[in-house]
Parts: sequence; structure tokens; C-alpha cells
Amino acid sequence: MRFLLIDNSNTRTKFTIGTRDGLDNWLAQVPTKEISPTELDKTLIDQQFDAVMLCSVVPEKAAIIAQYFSELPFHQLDYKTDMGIHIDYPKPEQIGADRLANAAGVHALYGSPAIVIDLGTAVTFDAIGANATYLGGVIAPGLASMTDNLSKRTALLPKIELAEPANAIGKSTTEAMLVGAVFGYRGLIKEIIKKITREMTEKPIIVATGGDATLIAEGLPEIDHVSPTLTLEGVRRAATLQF
Ligand SMILES: Nc1ncnc2c1ncn2[C@@H]1O[C@H](COP(=O)(O)OP(=O)(O)O)[C@@H](O)[C@H]1O
Ligand SMILES: CC(C)(COP(=O)(O)O)[C@@H](O)C(=O)NCCC(=O)O
Ligand SMILES: [K+]
Repeated sequence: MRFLLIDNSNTRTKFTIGTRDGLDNWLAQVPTKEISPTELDKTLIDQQFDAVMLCSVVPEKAAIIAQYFSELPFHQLDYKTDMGIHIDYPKPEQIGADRLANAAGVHALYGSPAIVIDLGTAVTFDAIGANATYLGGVIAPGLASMTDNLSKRTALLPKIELAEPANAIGKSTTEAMLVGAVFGYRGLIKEIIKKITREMTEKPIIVATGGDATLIAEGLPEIDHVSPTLTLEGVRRAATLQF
């Protein structure tokens, strides 16, 4: 059976095909604000699949996607979906579906205990205890959310493209902003990993994913692995249990 797996997050929507054995090489991305039936037609034109598993944190787009696949076996992942993990959280319905998929993905690929850090529109940290128990985590602004907002709320700061800063002492407005973003987020991540690890009983494996993971994980020895398709791996795990 071939599953269409969809990660509908706030900046980009990622698509791949999964089977019981793993993920396909085909991977497509569409800016989330462009998701429409026409865009889905274009993206999926050459793909064959028997069922669809959607992970969404954008309800308006989830409704469009669900409607588009109304003729196929379709499931939208939530806290009640079997993903091979347990949830120990007071209001599990609050947890973003992508955070649950990340927890399922990290457990399926690397085991537990683990911390997964997703550097997307938001930067999220999720802690998975021994025995695959989702414990909770942290939400911070994503790098582009932070730099774009800084540019929007000031008269003189430009929009910047994220890149590795040459030095900590910036020699231009852009360099100074890059240091704030890249070195600043590395510091934030180190501190939060340290504090979360102290609240866990065993040393967790630490895995990063999301659009800014490669840039930020470079130079952060705390991060054991960067796994760009981790969320989709979690969605695949849910699909294998659902269909
Ligand atoms: N082509 C791209 N389009 C959008 N964001 C990108 C791109 N390449 C890198 N990024 C970075 O990735 C981040 C978004 O990551 P992503 O994982 O797609 O977010 P989300 O999962 O929330 O949709 C942005 O903060 C941006 O800095
Ligand atoms: C925290 C998030 C905005 C992250 O979204 P993303 O950056 O992946 O687009 C998303 O998981 C969400 O809307 N969560 C709901 C609130 C919660 O998880 O507690
Ligand atoms: K995401």
C-alpha cells in the first residue's frame, strides 16, 4: 500500500509517498499560503497512492486538503491517532499535530528518550521519555519569524537572508542581525536542551528538523542528528498503523 503523507505546517507544506518499508525519494514542497485544489493537482500529477495521512497545524488549509481527498481513505492526525507513542499531557488536544508527528518520528527512527527540535515557522522542542512517552516541550519564535518581525517593527532594519555570520562583532546592519539570529538561536537551543535534560531521568538523544535545522545545528555539538524528513517519518508511522 502506498500512502500520501502530508505535513501542512505554517510556512511550507511537504508531500511524500510512504510504504510500510519507508519513505519514497520523491518529496514536494508548496508554500502553505498557496495550497489550493489547483496547486494539489499540479503537485500530485505523477503520483500514485491508495490512502492519505494529513498532519496539519493550519485548519483553513486542512479543510481544503480533506475536501480534495474526499474519495480516498483519508485520516487527519491528532492526539487520538495511534502513532506508536503514549501522551502524558494535561490537554493533549492542544498539542500541534506536527509536534506529535515529530515525537512519533524520533521514536521510530532513533528510539527514546529523545528531544526533537523543529526549526520551522516556530522553533519547537518536544521531550519524549523512555517507553515512547510524549512529555511536553517548548515553543519559541522561528528564526524567520524573529528577523521578519524585527524588520517590520523598525524603520531601518532590512529583511535578511539567513546565513552563517563571519564574526560575532557584526560590521554592518545585516551582519549584526545575522549574529543575533544564528548565534542567538544556538544559545537559546543550548540553554533549553540543558534545562529539559535536567528534568528527564535518562540522557536523551537530540534530533533537529525543519527549514533552519542544518544552518543552526552546524556548530552545535549538542545535536546528535539532523533529520529533514522527521515529521513525515512520524506521519508515515501513523499511516502504517491506521491503514
Ligand atoms: N525555500 C524556503 N522557503 C521558506 N523557508 C525557508 C526556505 N528555505 C529555508 N527556509 C527557512 O525555513 C524556515 C521554515 O521552515 P519550515 O520547516 O518549512 O517551516 P514550517 O514547518 O513551519 O512550515 C524559515 O524560517 C526559513 O528561515
Ligand atoms: C507550535 C506550532 C505553531 C509550530 O508550527 P510550525 O512552526 O511547524 O508551522 C504548531 O505546532 C501549533 O500550532 N501548535 C499548537 C499549540 C501547541 O502545540 O501547544
Ligand atoms: K513543522
